[in-house]
Amino acid sequence: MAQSDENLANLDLNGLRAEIDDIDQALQSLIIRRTKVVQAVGAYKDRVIAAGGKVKVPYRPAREARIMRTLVDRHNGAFPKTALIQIWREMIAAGTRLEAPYTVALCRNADGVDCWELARLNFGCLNEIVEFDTPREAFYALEEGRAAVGVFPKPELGEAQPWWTLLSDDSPVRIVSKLPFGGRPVGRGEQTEGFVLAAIELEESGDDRTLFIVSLPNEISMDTARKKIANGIDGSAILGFSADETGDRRFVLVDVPGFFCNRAEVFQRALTDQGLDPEDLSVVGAYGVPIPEDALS
Ligand SMILES: O=C(O)C(=O)C[C@]1(C(=O)O)C=C[C@@H](O)C=C1
Repeated sequence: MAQSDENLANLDLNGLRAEIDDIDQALQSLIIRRTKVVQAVGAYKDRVIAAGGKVKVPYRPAREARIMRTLVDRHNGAFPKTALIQIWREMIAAGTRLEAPYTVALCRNADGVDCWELARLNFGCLNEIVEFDTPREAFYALEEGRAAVGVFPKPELGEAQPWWTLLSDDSPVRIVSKLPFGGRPVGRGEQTEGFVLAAIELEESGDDRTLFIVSLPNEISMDTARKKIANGIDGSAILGFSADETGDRRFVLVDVPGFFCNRAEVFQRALTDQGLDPEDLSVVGAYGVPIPEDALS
C-alpha cells in the first residue's frame, strides 16, 4: 500500500521494506512494458529497412539526448541525477541490443588514451566492447558493419595522423554524439572525453553542435585560419588540424553551434567571406550538447 511521505517516519523496518518491495514491483513492471515497446520500435525499424531504408544500426543518439534532458529537467528529490541517467543508460543500451546486435569499437590515441569507461557507462554492461589496434581498423569495422558504434578519444590539437581525417563525404560513418553526455565516471576515465561514431543519419536533438572538416592551403597559417574561422562563425572552436600527405594543404576540424546537417554551403560562404577560400568542406557530424555539470548537481 503506497504510504504518504509523512507516514514513512511512523513505519518500522518491515513496513519500510514492504514499501520498497511495492515500488520495486511497480518499477519492474514498467521496465517489462518499456521493453515490449522498444521491441516494437525494433520491428518498425526492420520494416523500414525491408522497404528500402538505409538505417541498420538502431542507435538514435538525438532521441537519447532528448530523453536524458527530460529526465534531468523533471527530477527532484535526493536521488542523484547522474545515477538516474545511468539507470536509463542501462535500460536503453539493453533494449537497443534487443533491436539489433551491438558491438562497440574502441581505439587509443597516440598517448595511449582510450574511452573504455565512457563506452561501458554509455553502452551498458551487456554490449561487447572490442578494442582495435588503430583508429583506422576501428573505423573500418564501423564502415563494414562489424561494429555498430565506435568511441574515439577527443582529438588533440596538432596530433599526428588524427583519426578524424578518415571521415569524408564518401563514408557513411559520422560523428553522432559526444561523451560523457550526462555525468562523468568517478576515478578512472574521469578526465576523458570522446566522440561516438556510427554509420547513421544525423538527427537534431534540440541543442546541437555540428562538425565540419575544411581543407585550406598550407600558406594560411594556423593562427590566421583560427582567427578567420572565429570571426566568420560565432561560437566555433577548432578541434584539430593536420597536414595531408602531399603537404600543400591542411585539414581543420571545426566544431560550431547549431545543427547544420547537409548544409556545408553555410560554412563555405562564411569562410569565403573571411577570404579563406576553402578548397573542400564536408559536414562530418553533429552531436547533442552534453548536459552541463552544474545541471546535474
Ligand atoms: O526511439 C528509438 O528509436 C528506440 O530505438 C528506443 C530507444 C529507447 O530505449 O528509448 C532505444 C535506442 C535508441 O538509441 C533510442 C531510444
